[in-house]
Amino acid sequence: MEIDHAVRESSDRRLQTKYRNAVYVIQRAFALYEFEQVAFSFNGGKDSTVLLHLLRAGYYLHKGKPECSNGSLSDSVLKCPIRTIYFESPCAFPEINSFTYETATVYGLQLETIHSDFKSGLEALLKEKPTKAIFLGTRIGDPNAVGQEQFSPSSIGWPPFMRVNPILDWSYRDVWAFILTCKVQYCSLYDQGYTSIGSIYDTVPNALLSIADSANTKGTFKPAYMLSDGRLERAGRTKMHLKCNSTSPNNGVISVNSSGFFTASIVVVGDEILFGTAEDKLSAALCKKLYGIGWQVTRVAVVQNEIDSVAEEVEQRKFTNDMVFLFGGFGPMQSDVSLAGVAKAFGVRLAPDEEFEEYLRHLIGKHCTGDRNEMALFPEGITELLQHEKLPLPLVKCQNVIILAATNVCELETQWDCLLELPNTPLVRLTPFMSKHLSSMLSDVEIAQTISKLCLEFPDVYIGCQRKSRVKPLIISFVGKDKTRIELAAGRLCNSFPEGAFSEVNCG
Ligand SMILES: Cc1cc2nc3c(=O)[nH]c(=O)nc-3n(C[C@H](O)[C@H](O)[C@H](O)COP(=O)(O)O)c2cc1C
Ligand SMILES: Nc1ncnc2c1ncn2[C@@H]1O[C@H](COP(=O)(O)OP(=O)(O)OP(=O)(O)O)[C@@H](O)[C@H]1O
Ligand SMILES: [Mg+2]
Repeated sequence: MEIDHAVRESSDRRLQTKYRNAVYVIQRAFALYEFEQVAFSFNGGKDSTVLLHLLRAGYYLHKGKPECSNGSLSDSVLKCPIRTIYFESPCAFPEINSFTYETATVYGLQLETIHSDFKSGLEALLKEKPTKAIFLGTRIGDPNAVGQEQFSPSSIGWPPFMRVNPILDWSYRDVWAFILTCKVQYCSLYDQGYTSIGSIYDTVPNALLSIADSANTKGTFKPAYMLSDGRLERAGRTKMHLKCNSTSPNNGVISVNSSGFFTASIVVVGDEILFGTAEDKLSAALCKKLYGIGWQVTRVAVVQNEIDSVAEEVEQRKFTNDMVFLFGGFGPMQSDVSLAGVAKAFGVRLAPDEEFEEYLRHLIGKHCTGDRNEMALFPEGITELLQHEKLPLPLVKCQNVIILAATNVCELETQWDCLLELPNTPLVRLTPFMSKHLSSMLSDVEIAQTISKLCLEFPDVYIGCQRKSRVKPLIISFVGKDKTRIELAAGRLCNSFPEGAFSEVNCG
């Protein structure tokens, strides 16, 4: 059969292994379930296109059809009459729709088009026709792949069936190696710079494939297979849905909270800081940066270099904050527990990233010891590596947790600038905060009641007092996003006391 033949004839050992394993999974599924009780979830995307051809190969190997000597079967095109479900949506790209229909015809797929959402569509499907297993083109790294294996029962709350994921462990590069080696047709959008395709509303060509040429006024892009770092395949999927009343920021989707700003927390991993032998200057610098783009920092925590301490803190903060920033404990040392802590917080394991491992081997060559580079282990299925030309190594992002590798303020500044420049930066710039500071020689007791009242009256303005020393003046700060409200609150305070009791100061 032409697919089997092409892979075997290629010199790509890695592709051959991935292919053999995937076809093995498919053949076991065909042996386990009746052919009429399995379905293929096909949507014309690259991953499901790969799966289609693997299914064709698996089906014919399963059926044991005789091959001709030239490696092709006697049929002109090898058909695979598998039940195929396509959730058709009005938000799909027309190119995806037409490719799905054309491909189904070419390969004799028994197409069943569903017009409702996944869950209710599957409920209706299972009622209508017994369906024990569904093949999916899910790959590790897809947001919904977390915790899945090659055979994974559907989740609780979903109708019961087995999800079969033959290409779960395939990388972006493996997918394109297969498509190009086997010379199979794929949706034309991939030739226009799209690297992962969702709906027309959330997908654009991947900016990393943009052809940097002053004459390129039409904004043309290189084809998807030219993307050198597969971890950035979803860079064209706009992730920042600014959703009010979103339930949780857990999928890396940021929601504007009721007060109209994003919140962040900072976790510093460092026994040295807790011993008092080192000082934490990084979180102070990061607070300033976040404040500068209108984000509110709600907590800074210093935890021990210990997996459980990191996991506990991250687990709580990732729910309560839009973003969590982590410093320290990142590297090859035994005390570098940050990634393990993050993995534990998300309930996933640390898994090797083959592409990154290869990249590191290239970068640090002979210094890399052992079979497996510890620096290439990442929380499985939730890790995105944020690359920037100014960074020697990418920053690690696990859903809404970013691990910053800075060891001093200067490095932090570089990393921060790179984060802001990313095409899909998670750091949305909001209306910046403004502040006004008043100085007074009044005592805390004299001023306390008025301040309490003002806090109730101006919940949208932060009003706080501090002193540099007991004998120095009291500084009252008003911080918020609405200048008029800040002025009003400050004016109200001044008017409550004799003239001249306050003077404005600059607190840089
Ligand atoms: C055939 C099929 C089965 C699915 N089964 C499950 C499931 O068991 N549990 C679940 O949480 N999501 C399930 N999903 C939904 C997917 O996890 C995911 O939300 C969907 O593919 C959309 O991915 P996207 O948000 O990246 O576009 C299923 C989807 C399909 C097409
Ligand atoms: N609308 C749909 N109809 C049927 N199956 C779908 C649909 N959307 C997703 N799937 C299934 O989920 C799998 C994963 O979707 P995903 O979008 O990650 O991959 P893809 O569409 O094949 O490729 P790409 O990542 O380039 O978009 C698909 O391979 C397919 O099996
Ligand atoms: Mg897709």
